[in-house]
Amino acid sequence: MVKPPAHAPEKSLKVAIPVRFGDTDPYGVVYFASYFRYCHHGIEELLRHVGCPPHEYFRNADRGFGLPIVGASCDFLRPVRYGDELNLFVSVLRLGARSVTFGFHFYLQGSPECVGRGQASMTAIDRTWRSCQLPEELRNGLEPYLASEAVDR
Ligand SMILES: CC(C)(COP(=O)(O)OP(=O)(O)OC[C@H]1O[C@@H](n2cnc3c(N)ncnc32)[C@H](O)[C@@H]1OP(=O)(O)O)[C@@H](O)C(=O)NCCC(=O)NCCSC(=O)c1cc(O)c2ccccc2c1O
Repeated sequence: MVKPPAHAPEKSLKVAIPVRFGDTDPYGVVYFASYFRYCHHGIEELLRHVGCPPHEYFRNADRGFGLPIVGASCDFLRPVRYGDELNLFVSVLRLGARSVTFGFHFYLQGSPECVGRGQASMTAIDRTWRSCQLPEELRNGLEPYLASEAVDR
């Protein structure tokens, strides 16, 4: 964990996001859907960081569970442009019995001003697409990134 800017959660993972050609609208401003891609990239990086690499973890047929996104939102506070470099701070806002809600704060590199923020929730499902308990190793890995001490089991 690194020390985040003043109003980002204390317990977060910093992920560098270069704004690419193809992320923006015709005016060169980052398109809203791109932020959701960045958010999912942040989730993947956090999972990798806590020992659940998504390219293996999401495709583990033996374990038989999935983690679909069930809700997501973003606020876009300042325009960000092609060529900008963002720092994304990923945290855990809520760790439920069957779901986890991630928090996202975006900053331009070298600036303390938050340019965007959001959240997304993933629910654990079994092979029959019914919600089930979050896998223990995922819960244990994510707990240190929880913004508050509240954990539901
Ligand atoms: C997933 C569902 C089957 C859940 O339905 P259910 O009726 O069981 O939901 P409950 O109301 O009982 O809640 C269970 C659990 O989830 C939390 N929750 C539910 N809705 C929300 C919400 N909108 N926001 C936040 N949290 C929510 C609820 O609080 C409970 O948690 P607790 O911890 O409190 O117990 C059903 O919702 C469903 O089928 N939804 C459709 C999902 C979908 O199609 N999503 C589209 C995108 S899929 C996607 O993006 C995706 C991303 C990934 O990274 C994946 C990784 C790995 C596998 C798949 C992925 C994936 O598909």
